[in-house]
Amino acid sequence: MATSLDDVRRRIDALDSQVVGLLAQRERLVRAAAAFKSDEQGVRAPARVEQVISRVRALATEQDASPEVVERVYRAMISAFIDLELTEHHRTAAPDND
Ligand SMILES: C=C(O[C@@H]1C=C(C(=O)O)C=C[C@H]1O)C(=O)O
Repeated sequence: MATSLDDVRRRIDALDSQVVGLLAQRERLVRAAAAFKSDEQGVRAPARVEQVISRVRALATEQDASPEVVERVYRAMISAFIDLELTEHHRTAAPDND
């Protein structure tokens, strides 16, 4: 049980250290995914995005989190990762590809 705002914020800071560590691992995998894709539509993979969203919404419900908040966080995160992956894809793709 949190006893003060400072206490709550210390706990949030501790969790953020873990969250950023997990984001770093996720980023490496997203960069790796770019190598298997041949075009921009493949990078965006909208069907896969919807699959991820529906899975994390279900996980949120199981873990007593708000599915709406989790969905919004994931959509924002995936959008940023798609931008990163597009940059990675353009960097590594053949010049006539795309
Ligand atoms: C990592 C991928 O590429 C993109 C990023 C995704 C993600 O961050 O989960 C999901 C689909 C794609 O928009 C993938 O296709 O799996």
